[in-house]
Amino acid sequence: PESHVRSPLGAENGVAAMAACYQRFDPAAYLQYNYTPPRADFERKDSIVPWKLACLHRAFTEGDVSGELLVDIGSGPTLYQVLSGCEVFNKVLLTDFLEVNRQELRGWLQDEGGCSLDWTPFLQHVCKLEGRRPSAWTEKAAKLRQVIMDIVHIDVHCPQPLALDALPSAGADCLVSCFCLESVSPDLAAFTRALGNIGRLLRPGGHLLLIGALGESYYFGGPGVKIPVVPLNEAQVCASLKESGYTLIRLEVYTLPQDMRVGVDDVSGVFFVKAMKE
Ligand SMILES: Nc1ncnc2c1ncn2[C@@H]1O[C@@H](CSCCNC[C@@H]2Cc3ccc([N+](=O)[O-])cc3CN2)[C@@H](O)[C@H]1O
Repeated sequence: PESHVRSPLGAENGVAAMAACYQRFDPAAYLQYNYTPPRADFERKDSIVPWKLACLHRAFTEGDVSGELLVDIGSGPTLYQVLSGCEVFNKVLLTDFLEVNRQELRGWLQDEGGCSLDWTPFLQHVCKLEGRRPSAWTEKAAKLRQVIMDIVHIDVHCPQPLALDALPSAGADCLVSCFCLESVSPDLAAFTRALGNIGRLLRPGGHLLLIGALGESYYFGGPGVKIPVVPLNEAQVCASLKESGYTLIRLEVYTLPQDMRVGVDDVSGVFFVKAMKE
């Protein structure tokens, strides 16, 4: 019967269904779920956000990453992913699929109190990682506001995820993407295709810094907004990177302690990948 035949439209239907889910995404709730204690607790060595910030700080400062333009793929309503990169690149492009998230980021950029989360502790923590006094967070905030050149729409399922005029022809020198691809892809094939799509934004020899969830099958993007996620394991992540034209430099894995499992998703671990576009 037809039900066994995966029509070519199958992929589009999965992506369309995913886009429909995202219409109910609630940035303020999402920030509350994932970017407040215990998951963002700077006093705890085993909290998730300090681990992510340490991975990004090391990746941006160990000497092989450089250039002009850093693009953050699927920024969501968060800024932590570019707090180290803003010291290395003089142009940062933030991107997201939803206007509500782009609006949230603009609210921070315009510094008129229009954003749902206070990023000060995140800025202070990264200053500490950089050996600066925590009070230098105001300089880091100013630096970030200075280098962010735009906040634009992106769709990682499009072969051309950004508008043509969003990037110089040479492409980006570095991409960072956190918890996006696996949360917007209906299955592993779509995840791998999306990796290839964003890879076309990156110059050969450029770096990809990818953070994502392991073993996650759903998360709440707001009260009652259950969003499906393609559950990944390390081997699948490595195979997808290889298949979409990247050379793996480093993979690090964080396993969630019990008290980091707070009911907002069924994540079992987090991966950090540093890779290079062939
Ligand atoms: N087609 C598309 N192209 C690009 N972006 C798109 C598209 N569709 C939606 N988007 C955009 O991508 C989205 C990014 S937020 C996705 C949330 N990821 C899962 C969530 C996050 C999270 C955070 C922290 C921790 N932890 O352990 O600390 C665990 C987890 C696991 N749960 C959202 O901004 C949407 O607006």
